[in-house]
Amino acid sequence: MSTSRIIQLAQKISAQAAVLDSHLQSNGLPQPSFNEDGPTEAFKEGTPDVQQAKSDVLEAMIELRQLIEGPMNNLLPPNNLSPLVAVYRFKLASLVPVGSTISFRDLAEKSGVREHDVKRIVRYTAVYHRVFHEPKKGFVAHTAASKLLAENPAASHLMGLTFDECWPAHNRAVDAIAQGSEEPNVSGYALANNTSLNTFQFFSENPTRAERFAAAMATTSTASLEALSTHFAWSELSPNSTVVDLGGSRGHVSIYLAQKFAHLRFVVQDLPEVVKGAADTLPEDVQGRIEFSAHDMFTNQPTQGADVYLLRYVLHDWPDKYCIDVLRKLIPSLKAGAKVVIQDHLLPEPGTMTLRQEMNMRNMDAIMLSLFNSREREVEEWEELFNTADSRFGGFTANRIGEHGSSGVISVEWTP
Ligand SMILES: C[S@@+](CC[C@H](N)C(=O)[O-])C[C@H]1O[C@@H](n2cnc3c(N)ncnc32)[C@H](O)[C@@H]1O
Repeated sequence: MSTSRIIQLAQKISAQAAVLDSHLQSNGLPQPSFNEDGPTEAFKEGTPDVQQAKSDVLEAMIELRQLIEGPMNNLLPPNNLSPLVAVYRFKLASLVPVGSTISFRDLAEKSGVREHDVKRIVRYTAVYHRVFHEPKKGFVAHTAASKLLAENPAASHLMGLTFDECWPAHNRAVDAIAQGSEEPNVSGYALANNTSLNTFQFFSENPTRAERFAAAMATTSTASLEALSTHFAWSELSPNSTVVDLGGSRGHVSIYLAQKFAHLRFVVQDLPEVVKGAADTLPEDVQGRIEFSAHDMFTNQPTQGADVYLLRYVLHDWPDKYCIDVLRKLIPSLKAGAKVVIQDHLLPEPGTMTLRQEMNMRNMDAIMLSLFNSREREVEEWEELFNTADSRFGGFTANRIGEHGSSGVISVEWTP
């Protein structure tokens, strides 16, 4: 009798969990645990086979669960996350003492939330999310997750981004799709915020929300900087070459590259409120090689004759016709041989990545839809953007980062 799929999956989970366990035991590392003092990332360190084992266990668990629960559960996933939002909104985690307990009554008094609401929120998040537990009836203590929220600001930035910015936009994304518009101000985000502005214009008028958005983004976007530095031949550019970093925010990408490639100069361009004061925060070793310029990329490029125009995670925020406009606004300033370099997501062909990698990519694409009415693109779609913008963008190359890379570095050369 052949082994059934559910047994295959269970065997994979068992075998790969053993790899994880042996990694922890042989390195004297703590076991994963929901306890308050449990590790926040039990398998952070680890050889590629440990990372593979972690990925295999998680993927097999997803499939096994979906098979065993059956298709109705795929149609109706558990979707009431409001108790978790309440934990974030009323800062309940910061009111629970580390290493001790607090009664429902005191937690209610400190948070201003009715006692019976506090009780139901805590008891819901305890079972659904392992956020809080009740070691003694009526008393609340931390788990690893609630303590992480209490102590690590990045956790609350990411929850804020998810609950206050993304979810309301997801809720209205279908209404935006129904309008069939190619405009960035017809998005779930615009509908949810009752505005006719596009998301970046909305942020310009709401600096507190813009700051929180930027803080959450900063926790997610550093990983691929190293890849940008190795997937384009920066070292082959001649001394004093100029790189224009469009939508470069407050310069973190240019600072990283300037520190690695001391022969290059950078102009960081972004919206006025974004670049304001950024020059004052430059590290000493790059001062004099990085300048900031307030520039709207939908107007003609002011820096003439640069060697590279870089757009890192910028164009995925915009619908096609806006991307084409950005590329065309570069043309009057381009010298022959200038490069346009893009680092951005590259959507995979279905089934060519692992399940979780592909889930992440589809999730990112769905977020782009909700927030910006924009999209992630496949390699061919990136090429098509350049071809439509101008046939003189030549020598299109796209290098995926890593074997199953979810992002890539694309470059073209201006060939007038
Ligand atoms: C997703 S962030 C990418 C930031 C940075 N390039 C990175 O890789 O982390 C997109 C950036 O585009 C900027 N942006 C949006 N609209 C712009 C415009 N019209 N002109 C210039 N920059 C703009 C935003 O302010 C933001 O800094």
